[in-house]
Amino acid sequence: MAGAFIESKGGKAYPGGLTRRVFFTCFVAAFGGLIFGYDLGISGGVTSMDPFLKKFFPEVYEKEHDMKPSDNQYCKFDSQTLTLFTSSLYLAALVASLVASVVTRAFGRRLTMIFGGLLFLFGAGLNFFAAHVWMLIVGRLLLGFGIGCANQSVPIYMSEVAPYNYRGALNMMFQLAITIGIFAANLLNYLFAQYKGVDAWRYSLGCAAVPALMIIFGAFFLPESPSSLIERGLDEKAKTELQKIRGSKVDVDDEFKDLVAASESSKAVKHPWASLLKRHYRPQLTFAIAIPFFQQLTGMNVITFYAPVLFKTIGFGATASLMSALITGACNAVATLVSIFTVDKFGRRTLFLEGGTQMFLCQVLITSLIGIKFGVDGTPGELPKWYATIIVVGICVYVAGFAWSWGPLGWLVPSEIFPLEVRSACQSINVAVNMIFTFAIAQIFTTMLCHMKFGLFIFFACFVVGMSIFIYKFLPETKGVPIEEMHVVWQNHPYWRKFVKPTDSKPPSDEV
Ligand SMILES: OC[C@H]1O[C@](O)(CO)[C@@H](O)[C@@H]1O
Repeated sequence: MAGAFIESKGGKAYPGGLTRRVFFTCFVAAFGGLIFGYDLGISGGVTSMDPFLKKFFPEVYEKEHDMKPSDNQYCKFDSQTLTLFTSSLYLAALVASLVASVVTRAFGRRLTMIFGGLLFLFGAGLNFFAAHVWMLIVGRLLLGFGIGCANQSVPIYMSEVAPYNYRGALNMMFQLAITIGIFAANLLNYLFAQYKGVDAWRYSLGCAAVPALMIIFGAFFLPESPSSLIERGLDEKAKTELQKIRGSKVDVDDEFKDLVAASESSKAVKHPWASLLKRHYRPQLTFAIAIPFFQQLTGMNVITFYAPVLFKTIGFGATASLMSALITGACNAVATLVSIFTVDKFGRRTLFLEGGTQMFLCQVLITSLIGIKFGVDGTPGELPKWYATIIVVGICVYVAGFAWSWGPLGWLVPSEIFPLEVRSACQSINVAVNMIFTFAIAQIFTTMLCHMKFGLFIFFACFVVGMSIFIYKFLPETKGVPIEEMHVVWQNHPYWRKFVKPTDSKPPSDEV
């Protein structure tokens, strides 16, 4: 595949294909996604473990166990302290993502990854030895800081290193790693709960050290991205790196010149945050906010965080709940693979729209099934096996719809539409908005479930309709367009052409 030469929509084409070096570079960088995924997946299972609840949240444990079948089951786990355990991490990641923008610009993407991995390692250690709630929460905060750094640096790093015609597939390895992390967490929760008795939660939380070590060691061997080297004035080194990444026989002069030009004009922008408010960057700013907002409002994290709690709520036993979470976790990872193989062929818009339709239909199905069985008062009676199976299958098909659309595209699209001069700032906004809504959903889910009951899924279904219309009307196709040429896409779009004029292909300097 090396040496592939594909004409882009923007009119430019750079030689250089999927070399082994590019593949392994992106593969290692994707480890950053593992640490995020592990954390996303671990807390739901841990908070459904009785010994953990008894030790740290005895009031939730008592409430769950004092419940009579005639009580409202939707409110079984309604506790703000318990959800704070899950959500605190995302609050820390939010703060870290803002700081990390400065760090990635000044010290490069690679060092930011290593730093993030170290924080994550300390967090995992503190959680493993936790004897008090504060140790749990401080550990979660450290994990959050680590995740903020990784999520800031990894997606842009991957988009910068990848040849533009494979950018979609390679960048999506980040989301694939997230889903593998979630699945590994689900699996370990299940196994530890079976074999480690009262200390199962300790092992589950402590194993976060493994993905942390993987990214720390992996990042030591990663080359810095050529864009980042040029950004820091290391042009010679950048050219050598670009040559190595694209393959020794490839003529990289054209691409290198464009990277230098992009970096030169980006230096005219001294205040990327303030510049973002300029009319010229309206499409980027809009998508930096809308994409992560909508990604979270699909409702996916209700499943990621609370699948075991949700399954327990609707009458599954403890082991069956962890097992069902494992099944949905596996669907998530496998379906993400589908997007990797299709995104550069069918394009981003097709995946977004198909995934949205699929999620919507499943949400209506799940709402109806839970509503029919539980009514509004949440008293289930017997849940026949076939009925439970249909619910799990419905949830799996919903998860698959997310996994080949909003999941990976939520990282890919922002990382490829931000021009260099505002890339770090835009990515910070993207990660920060993602974390705000990840936090919000983690924090209020159990209360929402208690009050909105089965209507919870309809709430998210309404957003899925809104976001699909938004994509249809406003997102141009970015498949096969080099990042440096992306301005052409906006200039040709019926709506965004009002904001981005052909003369705007160079960034406006701060003085303008
Ligand atoms: O795979 C599901 C996971 O993917 C994310 O949306 C990140 O892209 C997480 O918020 C979610 O837990």
